[in-house]
Amino acid sequence: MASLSRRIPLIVPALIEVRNLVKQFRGVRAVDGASFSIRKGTCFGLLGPNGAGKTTTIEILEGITSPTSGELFYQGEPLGRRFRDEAGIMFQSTSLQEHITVREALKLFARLYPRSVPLKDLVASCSLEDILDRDTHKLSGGQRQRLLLAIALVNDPEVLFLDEPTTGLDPQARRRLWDLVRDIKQRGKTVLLTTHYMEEAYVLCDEIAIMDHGRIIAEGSPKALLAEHFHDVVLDLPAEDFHPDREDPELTALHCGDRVELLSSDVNDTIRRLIDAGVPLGRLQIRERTLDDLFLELTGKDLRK
Ligand SMILES: Nc1ncnc2c1ncn2[C@@H]1O[C@H](COP(=O)(O)OP(=O)(O)OP(=O)(O)O)[C@@H](O)[C@H]1O
Repeated sequence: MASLSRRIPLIVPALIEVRNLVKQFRGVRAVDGASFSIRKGTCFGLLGPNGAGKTTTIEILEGITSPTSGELFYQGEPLGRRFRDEAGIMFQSTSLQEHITVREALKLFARLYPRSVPLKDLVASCSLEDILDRDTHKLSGGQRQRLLLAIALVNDPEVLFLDEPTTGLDPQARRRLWDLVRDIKQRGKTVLLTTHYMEEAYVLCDEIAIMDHGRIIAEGSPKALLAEHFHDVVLDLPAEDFHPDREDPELTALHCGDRVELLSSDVNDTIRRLIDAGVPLGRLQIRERTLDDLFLELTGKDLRK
């Protein structure tokens, strides 16, 4: 009996469920029947090219925009007041009052809620110790984002919205914010993330949904989506090294700037063919397919550009 119960998959009910969401602006159907669900304690990434409908979808969830039609549920009930009380939002840009310190800003936002996280916990969870008495207008990009994250966490939300939280940050500040988001997730919080960085989605998200033209065109864990869509790897060479001295239809290369990429579902065979064609392999790199590749394949758009 015990072994039977171990085999039954653990079904975690959706914390947030969106069904057939539509938003029609004058002349533009920004969201066109989007459906997805977010499980409690997970990080869910909503990805898509510019104009796909991500912001509109999120603004509907946040209660900033009303939907034209569709259903939204939070903990199995129509999404309403309770959800708004239990959600925290890290906006891309929040205007902070001039000439106040980080400490004062946090106290100011804490006063807006009936219950708030003790200041020292907030400071520790967002690594703000060293900048507590600094003017909020004299922060670096990473420090500012950590403050905005702390502000989003001030009411101890169950669900946290992160709208492109690391846009414009240097790699070190970006990684630091990723660590904070991981800690938040470990505390059982649910995170809804939008990002243009596929690596960020891969690192942080348990599930992603790719949106295009207002619809969800793929949904699943990053690893499962990659396994479902790709059965090959990429062989990458400097273009100046790739001059095969014989015709081989199996060695069709895609030119990407000063490099060429060959897709291969049998690396040993491809390498053998490259050697036979006299191609030097000293600078060969082999990589697995990434979410960038998936994004390009599904939407026809390259986020790196
Ligand atoms: N208030 C509005 N009135 C009319 N059209 C709008 C409005 N808001 C958004 N749109 C349009 O709806 C579509 C979806 O926009 P949305 O901002 O949701 O996309 P997005 O995926 O968030 O894009 P981005 O990554 O560029 O922020 C776009 O064509 C946009 O121009």
